Amino acid sequence: MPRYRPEPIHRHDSTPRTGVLLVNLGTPAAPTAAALRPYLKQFLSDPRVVEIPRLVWWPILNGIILNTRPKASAQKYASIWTDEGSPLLVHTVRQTKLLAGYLAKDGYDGLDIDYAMRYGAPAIGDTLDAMRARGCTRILVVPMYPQYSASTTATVVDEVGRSLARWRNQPEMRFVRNFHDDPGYIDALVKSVREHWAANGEPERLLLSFHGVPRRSLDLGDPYHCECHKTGRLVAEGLGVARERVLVTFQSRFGKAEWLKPYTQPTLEQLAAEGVRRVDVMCPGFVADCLETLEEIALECKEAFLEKGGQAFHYIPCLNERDAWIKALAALVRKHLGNWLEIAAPDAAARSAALERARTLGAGQ
Ligand SMILES: C=CC1=C(C)c2cc3[nH]c(cc4nc(cc5[nH]c(cc1n2)c(C)c5CCC(=O)O)C(CCC(=O)O)=C4C)c(C)c3C=C
Ligand SMILES: [Fe+2]
Ligand SMILES: [Fe+2]
Repeated sequence: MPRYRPEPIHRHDSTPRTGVLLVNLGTPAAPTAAALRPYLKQFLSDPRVVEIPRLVWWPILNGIILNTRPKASAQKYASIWTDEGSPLLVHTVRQTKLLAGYLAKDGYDGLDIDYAMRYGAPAIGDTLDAMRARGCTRILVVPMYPQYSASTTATVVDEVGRSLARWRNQPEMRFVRNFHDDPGYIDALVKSVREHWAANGEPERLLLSFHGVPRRSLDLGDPYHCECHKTGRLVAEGLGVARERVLVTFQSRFGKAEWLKPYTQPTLEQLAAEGVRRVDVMCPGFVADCLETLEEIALECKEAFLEKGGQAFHYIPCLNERDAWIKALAALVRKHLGNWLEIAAPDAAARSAALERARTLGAGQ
């Protein structure tokens, strides 16, 4: 029997309020071993992330990994930490504010836009509670992962479900599943590369490096691999460059099992050994720069490429606060809100304009 949280407000005349919840992965509270330990424990205890039987995984996690990795990871985090905090959190907060500003400018100032993290803080359950207290009765959840994967997107949906299991009066829910081929997202990526090339010239190869997952998840039906490749193809087509100049690779392997191939760092080393002088690397699977892009790619992989004889390595930042991306995110949110926009718009004129925009949004897709 679930124990329900008490309902905060007794209302007879409540107007339904529509909320949008952006969810990203999460990050430690500080770049220290003490802060890394609970973060990694929560993250690596998630059976959606590590699909090894608990009886086998538990002693490895608690006996080995949580005694060694917090210190090693903390050092890496320290190299990318900013005055404002962890880049992933800083970008997520800014994206939320910019999105709210964009939607308000468009007439949707009645929407309640917030963010949460799957691991660490602010927790999904706490943020949903706060949205409930503000009167949200309809919530669209946007996992900030363009490519669907069980280890990221599905675990957000699971956690939302676990949180709502404690509610008596549940909201109406919608979820964005993926946006790997969304024209606005692809266009923002293409624009970012074009801008970089206009300022710095073009490389011999462009690597699109995505976070890896165990190879086994592909064999078991996870669409992640195919969605990464579709994003890669659409970016290459958008750039109008020969297909062989754009490579899709996978980074951040964890443990000894085989992960999706080709692996990013060995590919860079091989390219250097073959005489490729300049590569550019972009990480389209991350919408915000984080440890995996700023440390692993822009520092570690750069060093590896240059050590093997490469001459120039350019890291093209994530979409972060880029205008084209926030615009695309606003369009994506409006598309998924669909008929909910009717009650999100503040007055009758704005409401009919909102509905008209909602009708024409998905046109041609
Ligand atoms: C153990 C298995 C892991 C899987 C599977 C996995 C999938 C996965 N992760 C991201 C996005 C991010 N991961 C980040 C950090 C990170 N990832 C793992 C492990 C797995 N990820 C660990 C242990 C860590 C923590 C750092 C470390 O100790 O190495 C981050 C960065 C967070 C930050 O604070 O900056 C992101 C983002 C995706 C998209 C994905 C599958 C598609
Ligand atoms: Fe990860
Ligand atoms: Fe595939």
